[in-house]
Amino acid sequence: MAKVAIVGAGSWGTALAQVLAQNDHSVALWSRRKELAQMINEGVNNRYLPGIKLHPNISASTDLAKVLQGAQAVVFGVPSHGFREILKNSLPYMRDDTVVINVAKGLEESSLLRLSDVFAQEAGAAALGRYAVLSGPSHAEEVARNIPTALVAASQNMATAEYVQDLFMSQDFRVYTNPDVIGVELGGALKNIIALGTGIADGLGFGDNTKAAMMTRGLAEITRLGHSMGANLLTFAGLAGVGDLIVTCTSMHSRNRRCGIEIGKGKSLAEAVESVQMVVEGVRTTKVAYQLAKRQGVEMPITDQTYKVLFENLSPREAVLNLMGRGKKLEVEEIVLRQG
Ligand SMILES: NC(=O)C1=CN([C@@H]2O[C@H](COP(=O)(O)OP(=O)(O)OC[C@H]3O[C@@H](n4cnc5c(N)ncnc54)[C@H](OP(=O)(O)O)[C@@H]3O)[C@@H](O)[C@H]2O)C=CC1
Ligand SMILES: O=C(CO)COP(=O)(O)O
Repeated sequence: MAKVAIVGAGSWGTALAQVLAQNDHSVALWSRRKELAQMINEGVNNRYLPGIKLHPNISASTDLAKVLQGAQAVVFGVPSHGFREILKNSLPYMRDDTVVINVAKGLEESSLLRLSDVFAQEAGAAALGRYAVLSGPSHAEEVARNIPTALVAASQNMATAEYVQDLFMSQDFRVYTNPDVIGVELGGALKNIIALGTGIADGLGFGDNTKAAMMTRGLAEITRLGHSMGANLLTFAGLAGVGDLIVTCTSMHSRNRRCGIEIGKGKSLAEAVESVQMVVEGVRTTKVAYQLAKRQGVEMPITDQTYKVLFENLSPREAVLNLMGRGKKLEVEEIVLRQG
């Protein structure tokens, strides 16, 4: 039995607390709001996971030092935009050998960095050996109901990835390992852009053909950017790549997809985000990926059009026309052709 701290008591932090508690670990959750911590201590998180009775091994507090004290592993479950600050605030209370598990799916907007790079800047590059990212197709609402789910834990240190695998693995929660941190981080972050895009197409009233086309060509551009940044191509054929793309683009649990649907139906970005009531990571990630694509010199047409709809008032219908009207292409990716 390990003592695990989870920083962030939203949907995902709370669902992962359930998984760990059911594995007999003692779990301390940090919430920035007193009323949420109190509700969790009463056995429910009705704000983020209504209807789920929380395991008695879970406690919550707004006192970060108290939550982190003696933790062998710390899970960061706050949205990407809050990661650097909460990490900085947490590091003084963490031991030098604490395993750090990030579950946020995003990139840092100001620096365009992956979150493991943010971690290395704040904790030192040597600490990356005890850092892992846990990602894959996993809606909190289903994990909290013990619906069978498979994920991937990636770390540059396989012993750390295997530690995370052992910590979380249960009959309902299967964890694979992967040394490709870059690919797993990018797969988890970039699929949210494609989910926004497929949501917009759904909101416009298009059909399954459109969705399949967006997902397939979306995966092509995710892979293209990932390859240019050093990821293993095969990671995008795995749980953090196509797996998460499928679940996010097809499920009504997805906040990114739901936000896209509202935009496709005519809401403004602000109105659509407001209607979701939870974090919509893909909005910021679209901005970051738009800039990364330019920096890396790779084509990301779906990201490009999604960016223009979100931030430049392009109408969703015109965006579709732009995508459909692009020049003729060979399907097989040039990255594969170049490699022979
Ligand atoms: N939900 C899911 O199914 C999954 C989510 N993820 C990822 O996990 C991360 C967290 O998402 P999720 O739990 O769903 O989000 P939610 O919107 O459900 O909850 C977000 C939580 O983070 C807190 N929070 C928001 N901003 C900050 C900040 N700047 N500093 C500290 N705390 C903050 C919120 O606090 P408050 O309540 O006070 O606003 C809330 O407790 C995201 O990156 C998401 O992509 C990954 C896999 C599955
Ligand atoms: O990452 C997720 C499922 O794997 C959750 O996606 P949303 O943030 O779109 O709800």
